[in-house]
Amino acid sequence: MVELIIRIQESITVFEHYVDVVVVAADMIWGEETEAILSTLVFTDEERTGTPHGYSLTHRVLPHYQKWSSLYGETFLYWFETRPTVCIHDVELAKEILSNKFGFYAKPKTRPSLLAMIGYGLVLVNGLEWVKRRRILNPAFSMDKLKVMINRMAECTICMVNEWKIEGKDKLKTIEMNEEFRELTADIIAHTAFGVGFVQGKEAFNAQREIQKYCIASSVNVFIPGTQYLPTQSNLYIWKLHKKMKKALQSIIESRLHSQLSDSSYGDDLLGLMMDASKADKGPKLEMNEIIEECKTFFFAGHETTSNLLTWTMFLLGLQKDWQEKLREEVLQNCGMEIPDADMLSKLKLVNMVLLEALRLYCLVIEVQRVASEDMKLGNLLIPKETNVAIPVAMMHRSKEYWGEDANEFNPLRFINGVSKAATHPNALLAFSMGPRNCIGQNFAMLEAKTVMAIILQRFSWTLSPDYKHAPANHLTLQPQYGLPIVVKPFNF
Ligand code: HEM
Repeated sequence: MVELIIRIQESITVFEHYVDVVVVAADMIWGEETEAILSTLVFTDEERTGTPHGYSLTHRVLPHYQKWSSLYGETFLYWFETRPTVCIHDVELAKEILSNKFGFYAKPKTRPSLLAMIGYGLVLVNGLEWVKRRRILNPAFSMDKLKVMINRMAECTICMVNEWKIEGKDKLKTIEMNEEFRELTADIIAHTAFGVGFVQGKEAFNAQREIQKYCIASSVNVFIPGTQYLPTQSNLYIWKLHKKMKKALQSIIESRLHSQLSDSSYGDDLLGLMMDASKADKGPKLEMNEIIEECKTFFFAGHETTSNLLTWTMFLLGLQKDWQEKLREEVLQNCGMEIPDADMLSKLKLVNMVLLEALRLYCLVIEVQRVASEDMKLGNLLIPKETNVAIPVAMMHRSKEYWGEDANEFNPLRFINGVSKAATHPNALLAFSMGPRNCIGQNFAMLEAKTVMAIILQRFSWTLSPDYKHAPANHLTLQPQYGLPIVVKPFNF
């Protein structure tokens, strides 16, 4: 306790120092100058033909952390809005935070616009509410269930690649892959989790996408609590979109209500499990409004991340032609031209290594945040209750301390002996986070990414288009700011 008081006093005495930091933050995050600098941080032609991923990602997506860690060391404290935030760069400390089983490091509060988009679902709920929902939803992601979904994932992918067919053997076609993958992964999650196609889910996806754009644009503004209730032009717009999304989701749920199976269950996909839980007499129960919130969560989390994993993988293989060739050989050896099944996918070791390397270099969730719900001791730090802790995963994934001198290079072979042996710390890869609140959809995402990559590798070779501009941007997940134009060349199929 005494130590804690001393610590708080220390905090107060160095408050002026923090104010300095906030000023740096204001300049670094919100300044027009920063905007101008960021917009010019696109790699030049020469750099693009070299190894753009060799350039630090941090200076584009976490420029303020880069600056502060060079000024104040790897662990530092800053204020964001009214809340103090400690930035933790050490994997062992990150593990301690993320593995806490008692909920002492909870999910922090979210801005209302983000809440409207992603829903108050599994990603954001805390405490017993989270325990209840995770228990209900876990069975939808068992390996047995996921294996059955591979066929559906493959069907959606084949529909997509059939559109890429070009008359004439040597013809080339340019495709904007980021948008293409966004539609594909939306189609896959709509089918596998909700039993509807992209077309039925489209209303909800489109409304969600519009709210996402607003969230990205407004994330640099300081949020004043209470303003979310004012009928401002932007609030009216968000409310309208939110209503539209809710209506679309309700209609998906209602059509399932009319299609109860003979065993009086609603099916064993994600939506079916949630609806069964809504009429459960015993065990955890879900209310209809909770189901709607979970639908929003899974519509978003279930496709946005995987589409960007596929995008960055295509990008890396577009640059590393030797790896593209090695992967194609592996796929043809294990799957031939057949639609891959679970057994075949499990043999695609090189594909798996490349996906892991893509997740490391272009980590999609660039930062994980928690808030201490009690006074906590963390290593030799004392974290007062209500303090945020930020884990800058994108920065840690490029740390030479954990990944060696080639931390900024593309080297999938580092994963040859598995994830835990790839770095100096077994938990250095935090792409799916870790501990009780790790990503529930990670096996789904990896199976989906392998299926899609296998089908593309069987049928096409590709290079980056000369129009590609290398500008990774954090739009809730890491994506190429100007898309990913790829030039594809079909094999005869
Ligand atoms: C490459 C793809 C994906 C990546 C990189 C990814 C990453 C993550 C990360 C880092 C977290 C933890 C966030 C935190 O601790 O604050 C998370 C949580 C979560 N993810 Fe994913 N995810 C991916 C795919 C998916 C898919 C396909 C789904 C659903 C089908 C999904 C659903 C969720 C949910 C519901 C949570 C919250 C889990 C909980 O708190 O219990 N994710 N994801």
